[in-house]
Amino acid sequence: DAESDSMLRVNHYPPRPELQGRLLTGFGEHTDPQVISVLRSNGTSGLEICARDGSWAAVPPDPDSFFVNVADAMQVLTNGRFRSVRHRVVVSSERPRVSMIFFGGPPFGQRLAPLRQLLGDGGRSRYREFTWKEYKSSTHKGRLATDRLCSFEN
Ligand SMILES: O=C(O)CCC(=O)C(=O)O
Ligand SMILES: [Fe+2]
Repeated sequence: DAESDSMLRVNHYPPRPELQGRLLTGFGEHTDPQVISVLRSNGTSGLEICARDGSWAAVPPDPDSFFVNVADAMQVLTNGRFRSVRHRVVVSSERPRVSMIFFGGPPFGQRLAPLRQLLGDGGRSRYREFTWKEYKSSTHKGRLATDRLCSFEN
């Protein structure tokens, strides 16, 4: 759809041999704002996802697979049933990492709210209705790591 705010991003993390086991963040922790992210990378590790207990789990690198990530707007549409995954990238001391991510986003004027079918009987909507434009501008205000969805909760 020509109106959609989807995009493709290519990231390159050159190796840093001087690290010697120290942790260097290449992409700070965040959740992706859009609906869904589809990532493809080379065979270098680095991507980590945050588990419910706050620990970081490495995503095994696999150049033949796509890594599909639930993003913020999907969390809203499913009324929190699918959770937007917090993730980050740490830099390797030995090998370059290259990743390519497609972010599927709605048109700017699109109104977003939990889908009625997913509220269940008498279920309440966790999020108020807002436009994608409104949400996108909130991502430009706070820090990368901010949990932006809380300000859209009912
Ligand atoms: O480079 C990666 O593996 C992930 C980068 C990322 O999370 C992003 O571009 O939103
Ligand atoms: Fe991301």
